[in-house]
Amino acid sequence: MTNRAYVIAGSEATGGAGIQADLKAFQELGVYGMGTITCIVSFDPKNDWGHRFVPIAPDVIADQIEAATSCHDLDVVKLGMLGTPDTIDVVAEGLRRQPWRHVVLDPVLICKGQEPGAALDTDKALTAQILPLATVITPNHFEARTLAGMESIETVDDLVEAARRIHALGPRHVVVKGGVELPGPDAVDVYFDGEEATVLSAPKIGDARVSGAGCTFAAAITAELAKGGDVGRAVDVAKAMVREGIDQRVTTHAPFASVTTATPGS
Ligand SMILES: Nc1ncnc2c1ncn2[C@@H]1O[C@H](COP(=O)(O)OP(=O)(O)O)[C@@H](O)[C@H]1O
Ligand SMILES: Cc1ncc(COP(=O)(O)O)c(C=O)c1O
Repeated sequence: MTNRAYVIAGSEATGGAGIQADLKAFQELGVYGMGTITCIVSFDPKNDWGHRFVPIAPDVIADQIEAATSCHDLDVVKLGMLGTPDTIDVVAEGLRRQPWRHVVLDPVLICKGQEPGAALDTDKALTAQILPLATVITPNHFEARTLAGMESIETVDDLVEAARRIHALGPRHVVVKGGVELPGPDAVDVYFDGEEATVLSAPKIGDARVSGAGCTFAAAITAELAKGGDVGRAVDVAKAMVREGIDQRVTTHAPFASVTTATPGS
């Protein structure tokens, strides 16, 4: 156990999502964070917060991975937005060079607010190259449908079925996040450890999609694993932390605020 965690993910300048949110979540949970940037996402406030996506050159990503893994004794890594098949190749190659106790994958395909048609063309490369390396995967509703090849996910039973199908692709632990996408008063997720499915439920705070919720959720799981926790407990901590963060964000109405409990300016 090192109390250190590494994240390979995209940058999102407002601080709500991406690697900025990940590092804040690590810090908040007492874990020293290191990060490698795969791509830059910028939101355009003058154009309905449209998204611009710029990938970092694969050789630059490879250099960053080499630097971080040579400099520190690391055994837990979180993967966020990778962004392109070339990036996935280079990250998979970098990860295969050393053993990892945990590889936590948030299989980001699009940002909230983007149309599904804008999905980065990465699901097949993620499935082939990264899912077999992942010990924990945290797909949201759209990602779960895509990876599991299901037309719809409407019930808790569907969440369980998606988790089972994704588990068969390689990851040892699967958390399918229903979030605000399933009807009803609760934000329901399902955690499947290969044998048992556990339903995680907490009252929804509003029904808007909150930017950065999924990043923070997977980052919190990663931090708890870095500290030596088991996956089930790490998922419980993450669920509670994200809910608290959303609660603060919603009540302060901060646009794109991080869902970590460190609110902007504090
Ligand atoms: N409005 C909400 N109220 C309470 N919990 C929420 C809400 N929205 C999302 N969550 C929870 O936050 C976590 C991240 O989920 P989600 O937002 O669906 O991920 P993503 O950002 O990957 O789309 C999950 O545990 C989900 O159930
Ligand atoms: C760089 C980056 N990573 C990940 C995400 C996904 O964030 P979320 O936690 O809202 O799913 C976004 C969304 O804006 C992003 O810009």
